[in-house]
Amino acid sequence: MSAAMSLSTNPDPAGDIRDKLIIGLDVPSVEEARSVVERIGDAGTFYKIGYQLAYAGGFEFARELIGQGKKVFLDLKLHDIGNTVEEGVRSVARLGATFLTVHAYPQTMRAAVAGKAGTDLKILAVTVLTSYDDIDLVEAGYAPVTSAELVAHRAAQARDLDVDGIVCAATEAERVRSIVGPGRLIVTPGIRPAGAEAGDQKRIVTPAEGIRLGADHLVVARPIVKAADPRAAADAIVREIAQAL
Ligand SMILES: O=c1ccn([C@@H]2O[C@H](COP(=O)(O)O)[C@@H](O)[C@H]2O)c(=O)[nH]1
Repeated sequence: MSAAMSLSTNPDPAGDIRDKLIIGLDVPSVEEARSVVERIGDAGTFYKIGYQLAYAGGFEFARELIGQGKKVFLDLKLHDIGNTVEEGVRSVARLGATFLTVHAYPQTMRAAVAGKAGTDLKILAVTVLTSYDDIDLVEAGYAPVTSAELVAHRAAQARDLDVDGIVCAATEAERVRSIVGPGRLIVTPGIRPAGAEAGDQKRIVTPAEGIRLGADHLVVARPIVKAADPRAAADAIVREIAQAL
């Protein structure tokens, strides 16, 4: 039975498929986040909390979501001296989140791996933000390097430091998979359903392309949380994922 067929015929075969879609709760308050989650209902199983919500009560809301059986990705993109990162990760691990991001700098990744030891938290290393292109990297002070090369370099370092997964654009997912192998996660923001506005994202693909290129999870925020019908938007992406598997 194809994944697409099983999605439409079995009451909850889609649990695993739905987990492939991580919905970014980029909204200004817990009240709005709660309302979005309620509207999406069982179409959403995995939610991401980033800066906007985290600093507006998002940690408490993360506990609420986990209590409802949802998975939570804390997209905090930590980057500091090693001791601070290690202790910060130790605190985050107590919340019961599934994923936490750190920037893919070796000291930071090493500290994060030490901080989550003995817990179920998975650390994801953010390689090159999907809003960056090669010109942005030069502006940020990097010697001319393509985003694809820098992603590959950082993915290899993340693998060597035993980080659980990589955040990159899906355009780099095939190369990253060849570097990190099958045992590590590839999580890709910069996903836009056909016809959706790119906004500030520069390295984008559609949900189907993201899955075909080898992403384990797709991160989508604005195309869902700003949609007139967030549940329909999430469902359409899950269907597209199922068809691409
Ligand atoms: O490289 C990265 C790392 C993280 N993000 C985050 O993902 C979502 C994407 O939001 P959209 O509205 O779907 O563009 C957002 O929360 C980012 O902080 C990323 O885009 N790129």
